[in-house]
Amino acid sequence: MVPVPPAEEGNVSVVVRVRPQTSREKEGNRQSVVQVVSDCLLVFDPEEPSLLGVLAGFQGHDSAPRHKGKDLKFVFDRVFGESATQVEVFENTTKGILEGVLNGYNCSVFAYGATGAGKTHTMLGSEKDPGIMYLTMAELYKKIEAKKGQKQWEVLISYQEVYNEQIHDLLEPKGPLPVREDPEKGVVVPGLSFHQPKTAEQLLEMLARGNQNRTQHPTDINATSSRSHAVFQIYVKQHNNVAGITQDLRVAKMSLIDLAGSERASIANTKGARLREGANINRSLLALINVINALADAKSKKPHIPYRDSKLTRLLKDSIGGNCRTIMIAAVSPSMLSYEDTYNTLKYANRAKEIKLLMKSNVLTLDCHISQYAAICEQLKAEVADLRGRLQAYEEKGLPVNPHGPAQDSRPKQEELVRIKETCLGHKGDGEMDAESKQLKLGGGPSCLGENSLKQESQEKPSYSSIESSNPVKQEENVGIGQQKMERNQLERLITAIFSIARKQYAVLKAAKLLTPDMITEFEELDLLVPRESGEAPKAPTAEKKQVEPCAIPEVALPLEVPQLVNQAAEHATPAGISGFPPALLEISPTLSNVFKTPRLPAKRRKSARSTTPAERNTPSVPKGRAKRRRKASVPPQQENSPKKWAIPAGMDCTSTPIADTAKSHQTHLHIPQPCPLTVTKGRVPLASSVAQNCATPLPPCGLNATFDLGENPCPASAPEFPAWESIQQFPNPQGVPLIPRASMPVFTMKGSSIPRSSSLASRTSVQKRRHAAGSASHLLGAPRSRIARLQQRSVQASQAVKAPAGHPSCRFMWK
Ligand SMILES: Nc1ncnc2c1ncn2[C@@H]1O[C@H](COP(=O)(O)OP(=O)(O)OP(=O)(O)O)[C@@H](O)[C@H]1O
Repeated sequence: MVPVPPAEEGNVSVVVRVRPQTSREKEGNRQSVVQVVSDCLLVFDPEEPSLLGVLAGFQGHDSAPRHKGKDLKFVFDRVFGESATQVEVFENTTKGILEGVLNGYNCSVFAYGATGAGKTHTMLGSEKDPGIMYLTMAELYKKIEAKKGQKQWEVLISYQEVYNEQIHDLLEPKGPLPVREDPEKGVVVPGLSFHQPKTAEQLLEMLARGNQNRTQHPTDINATSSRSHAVFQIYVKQHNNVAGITQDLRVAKMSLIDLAGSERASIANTKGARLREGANINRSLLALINVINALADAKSKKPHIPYRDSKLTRLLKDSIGGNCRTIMIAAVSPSMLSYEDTYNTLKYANRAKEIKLLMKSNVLTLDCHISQYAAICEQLKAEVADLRGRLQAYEEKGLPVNPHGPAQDSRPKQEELVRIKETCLGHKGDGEMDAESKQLKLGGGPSCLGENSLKQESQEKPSYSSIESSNPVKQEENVGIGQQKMERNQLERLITAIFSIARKQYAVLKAAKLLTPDMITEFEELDLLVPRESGEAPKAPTAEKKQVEPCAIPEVALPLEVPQLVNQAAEHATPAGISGFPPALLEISPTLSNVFKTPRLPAKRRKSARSTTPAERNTPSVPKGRAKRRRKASVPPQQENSPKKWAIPAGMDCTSTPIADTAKSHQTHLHIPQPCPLTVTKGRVPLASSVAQNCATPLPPCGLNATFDLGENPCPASAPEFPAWESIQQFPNPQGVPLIPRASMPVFTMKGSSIPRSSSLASRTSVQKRRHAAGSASHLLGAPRSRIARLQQRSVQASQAVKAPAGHPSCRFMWK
């Protein structure tokens, strides 16, 4: 189990980028209003001697006229001068937080500044000089590729804009989209499409396509002025390579935001539609500034932050401060013509430094639902029967069942040993056993019975023979005895390993109270046949034999949650949501998002659901209307003016998307128990506090003692809110078989919740109190299986970059 990293405190990082002056700005040979003093210090409107002042100084006059500037010194986390390159900016900002994203921390980077100050250049760049969005994704893929062996990764992206206080999907343009706050999921944009670029190259195409759809119009200040705020979001999900009873899942959201620039109508000379756009831009930016001020001022635990004042701030509610590592890039022009804008930007940037962060890694521990234990139980029963049969066969052949008993002549063939070993290893599935099986398989450890060791032994035999080559007869005898010994040792170790596994599995079943008397008897019989690992003699049958819980089976370390699961056999807790994640990301199985969903049944329906019998509740049924409501979010065909592919900058190593397929190799060797479609939460991750701290809406009622039903997702109505993984193109595995079952699966639903799912403040307050009282214990989960098919990997070839089509000097187009 991965240890949950402690919460990290910090502040919003603020960097300033000063762009070079344009030829128009250089015309008047005016003094620059920004002087970059060092990597962290800049002076706004520096006081400098004028030419006259310098001359006067030569003549010995003290009162030489000087430029009376504000001479304000600002210290930031980093200051980039006019000569700073895109890569330099990226490496000193976003690159540093990427590791955090891979560890489950939410991150956001947003560019703020006046119109024409260089925000889009920094965030998006051009095909020849790509900005942070591209460089970030290329680096992300590179990092994931490097870690692919350790985990399974999935990456989703979305790209949207806020234009004239309306949200539009830039990758699948359609009508304006609403923004909602969901108690469990945080900020959601129903209808927004999510995509899974397989390579950095594909991502570039998507970025270009999205930007093609972005609203831009020339103004007097900027010929390519962005008239909308663009929000590019990346979701990274990771989980263990090997499925088990307990799974650690980390999900992180990274938002890269290119804000529209504030502008003054008189200077930008805007009229009509442009004037209206400018007013909306200014309005939302003002709301953002108010949010920044309120966050920076926040001294109480629950300050009022005016997120609701604009669509932009509602959308970015979980992307600024709180549980989100945030970097603000303030873009400024050094020109005297932008004096006021630059001054204001620096002031707000300085203010943003005060915003506090308390970041927590979004680690979910997923536990199999109790009902899953029935399946496991069946598997184990079959396995025990199989093992018994094999032991019996050995007994019949005259082999010693007791590895510590007297040696017998007959010896099993080596192939048989390998076969048994594979059977034995192949039936291991949970996390604990996995390490053991790996050890065995890799040939490490004292009880190694792996192929390696067998092969090694067989390879070593000739050299053993060569030692005794002087006496051929003795040599044969020695070889025979040596082989016997070796095989006997192997057999002993094998049996010990088998019983170790059997005991563990028995203990799991015992803890889950799923043992039947037959199974107990079988286990006891096995246990009697083989001594402890310590080498004690086999136990004689005792009167206790028929007891339901034989004490002969040693207790093994069980997942913490097993006893809880057992205690809550007929109950389970409503999982809390993770603010800010698209359910798509959380939906590691069809049920996971359902688990996150709060049942929103109307009172009548809830009542009827409660009134059903347990048997009925256990029968999954397809929720009506679900199929209708689910969105198809396929990628539209490329437009005629297909966006050009950007050249990948020299030195950038673009790797293929590390969409996980690594588990395949494991699965070919290890039998992994059926992934658990049903999950319950484990109170490990204090998501509630992170959400609360993130100023998100209150969490649903979710106490340790909450009672649950096993039933079908009762909330089909909320399905369309979450363009889940399944809305993305499904990629078959190499066998052409979809890896993820798409069938409806039963999930836990809240039973008899006394607290309605309304947005009532009172309800929320009581919910929060209750959650608080329960300690930051119990939270959610889902099934450890993604609905996203594993993707094939593809390397990005920088050389494959396609030239831009004629007539498209840049990737920025007018939105239609
Ligand atoms: N660091 C830089 N180096 C070179 N050119 C730059 C730099 N920053 C900006 N520019 C150029 O300045 C012009 C305006 O930049 P950009 O479009 O990025 O401004 P903006 O802040 O996004 O403006 P708006 O808010 O109106 O969209 C562009 O032509 C861009 O190429």
